[in-house]
Amino acid sequence: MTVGQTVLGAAPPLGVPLLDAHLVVDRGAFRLDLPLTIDPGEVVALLGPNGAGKTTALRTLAGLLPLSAGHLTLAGRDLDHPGRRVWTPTERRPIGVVFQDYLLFPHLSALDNVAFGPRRHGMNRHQARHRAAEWLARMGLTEHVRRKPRQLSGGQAQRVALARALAVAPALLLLDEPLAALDARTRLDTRAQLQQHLAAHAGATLLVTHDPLDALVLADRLVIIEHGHVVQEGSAATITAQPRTDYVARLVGLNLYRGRATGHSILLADGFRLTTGDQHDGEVFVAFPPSAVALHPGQPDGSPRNTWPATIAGIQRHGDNLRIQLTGPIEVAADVTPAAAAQLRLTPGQPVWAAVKAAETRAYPAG
Ligand SMILES: Nc1ncnc2c1ncn2[C@@H]1O[C@H](COP(=O)(O)OP(=O)(O)OP(=O)(O)O)[C@@H](O)[C@H]1O
Repeated sequence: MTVGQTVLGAAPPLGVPLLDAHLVVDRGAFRLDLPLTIDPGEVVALLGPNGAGKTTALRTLAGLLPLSAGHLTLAGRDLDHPGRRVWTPTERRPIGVVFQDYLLFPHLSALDNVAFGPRRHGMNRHQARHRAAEWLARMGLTEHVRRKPRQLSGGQAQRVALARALAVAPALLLLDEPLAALDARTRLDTRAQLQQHLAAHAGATLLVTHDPLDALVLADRLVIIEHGHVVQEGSAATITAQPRTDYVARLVGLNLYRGRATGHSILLADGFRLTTGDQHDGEVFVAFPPSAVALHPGQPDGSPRNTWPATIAGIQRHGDNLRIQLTGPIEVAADVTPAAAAQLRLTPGQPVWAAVKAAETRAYPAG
């Protein structure tokens, strides 16, 4: 086997997902119930708030936690299937894992860290070290093969961990917050390199992350879970355009409301009315970015606008702008430039008027 070749075992026929799983785990009051399929070469990002069940899903796939029900089939092989009393231990699963803190062996060199996986999968020492050297070269780490983990930078250690996971030519690569331990600058470079390595990986990849940017840059498809269940799934473009829960709206940085549409007018649950550019009838979501919200000292006039009196509840830095949290008939986030904030003398507790043009809002069916 050469570098880049993947152990797909009995690869599934064309059109059949490489990973075909229904992960069901009961942990006290919490239940994970996650159908999950991933095609060969596909990168899926699993996102969700704290406690949503991401780590639980990852642990079932890695063989660190058994399923309570459901099944886990990889490359046509049942790895965990309680109904059939099938369970495959971690070391016999064709899976590579990059943990958040990498979990490199501190006493082993980079080369031996990477050779560890192939050795465990039955390669002799010489072959395994040869394979490890090839992977480290691919990662641009040839000069560092003899270094111990503590002699590596964060970005280098991350690449050693990735080389170790990929060196076993896994049918499924699991990445647990792979960039979280890096500083912002290193994260940018490492994310770009990771993207290339994932594009070259013929197996399936599951990326567990809190970071929407990692998901948008690295993944072909996003699966978002809350309370152990899928709340939204699809391409980054679909999800960023049409969030369906408050968590997803915050993730993609939009204000989101639910209401009943009659033509261009939407009546929200608390009696507030928004006018939108889109026409619908029935239950809808309506979304707009914080940058679409303008703040004024008094009631603004002018064409198709939604305006309402609001109170400043909080002010935070947000990139080059300030993000203003407003309370009032609806809770809303508004982005303003520091110059505009100074001109308006914005301070917490201050009353202002908020305005959003109908054309800058998007409405879509909630069904
Ligand atoms: N060992 C355990 N025993 C019982 N319940 C657990 C155990 N570990 C986690 N849980 C519960 O399972 C649920 C899901 O936890 P999990 O760690 O999978 O979430 P997560 O999405 O990874 O969260 P985070 O982003 O905070 O890591 C939580 O409600 C948690 O309290």
